[in-house]
Amino acid sequence: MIAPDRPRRSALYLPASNAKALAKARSLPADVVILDLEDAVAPEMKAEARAAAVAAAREGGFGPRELAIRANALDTPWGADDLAAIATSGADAVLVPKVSTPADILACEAALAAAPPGLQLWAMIETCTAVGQLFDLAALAGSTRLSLWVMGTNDLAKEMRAQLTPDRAAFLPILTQAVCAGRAHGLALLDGVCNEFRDLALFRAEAEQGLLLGFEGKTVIHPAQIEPCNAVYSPAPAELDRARAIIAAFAHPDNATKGAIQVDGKMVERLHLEQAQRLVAVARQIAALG
Ligand SMILES: CC(C)(COP(=O)(O)OP(=O)(O)OC[C@H]1O[C@@H](n2cnc3c(N)ncnc32)[C@H](O)[C@@H]1OP(=O)(O)O)[C@@H](O)C(=O)NCCC(=O)NCCSC(=O)C[C@H](O)C(=O)O
Ligand SMILES: [Mg+2]
Repeated sequence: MIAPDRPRRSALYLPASNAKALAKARSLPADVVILDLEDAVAPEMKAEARAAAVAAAREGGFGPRELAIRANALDTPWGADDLAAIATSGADAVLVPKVSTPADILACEAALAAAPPGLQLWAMIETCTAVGQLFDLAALAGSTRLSLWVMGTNDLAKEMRAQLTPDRAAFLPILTQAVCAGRAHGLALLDGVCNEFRDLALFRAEAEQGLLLGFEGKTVIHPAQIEPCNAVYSPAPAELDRARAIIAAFAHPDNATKGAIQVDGKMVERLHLEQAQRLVAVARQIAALG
């Protein structure tokens, strides 16, 4: 069985220019913290935000949380300086926005040439051009630092001139395509944000939709969204019971040579055994977070 990635149920964005939010993020229960230098930071605050993000990464104190810094795109006045600063910051990942073509990924890869090998490259999928090249973009996972995609549904809505409705109807084909392309090349996948941060019922429904579509977590913008996000993206007790029953059934000597058996009246095959093993491993990793 391939070990699952580390848990990334919730990934909290915050403007790196917001010192209060930055201090708070160190103790919030998000699996990932993303210090934003892009859309949440005004142009006149870009340099200050970059310095604050790098200082925070160097200082640490994020515990088990994975730390990413979202740069400005390379074709902006700030992108090159952002990547140069993040490369040596000690952050776990750099998240690049508005990636459209494989050449964009390769340009980021080149800009990070001097970074430690452990620095991951994460990319936002949020342009119409990127949607047309999902499999070509994902294929770079094997030969570059690219390891994760984040869906940018706000920018997609803007470019498409589509509406972000509660059912996200306009985006479902794109989200599904992105999951297929990402999975085909071993990428981790995080769903987009829900802007209505006071409406936790809507948030929960959107998170559940993302889980059903195949994402392993969701990006969030407010502390109130973290707990429901973690709850939705954690294996439920009933799911775990069934997974353990499937593992036990295939471990029984009577089933050693069988490909398909029944567990509690439902057919299961060895592909379901792999799914069950993965689910149990995910639950173990979540428990280890404490
Ligand atoms: C949306 C917000 C501007 C709302 O902030 P605020 O009005 O301060 O909310 P509250 O008063 O309810 O805040 C309560 C306390 O929580 C802290 N807080 C709020 N948000 C965060 C956060 N994200 N991280 C850490 N802490 C946070 C407040 O400071 C309050 O603290 P205290 O006073 O001690 O109680 C704000 O939530 C916000 O800025 N959110 C993040 C915005 C952001 O980063 N946006 C960029 C990423 S989203 C994106 O770009 C999507 C993508 O690219 C796309 O295209 O879709
Ligand atoms: Mg965006």
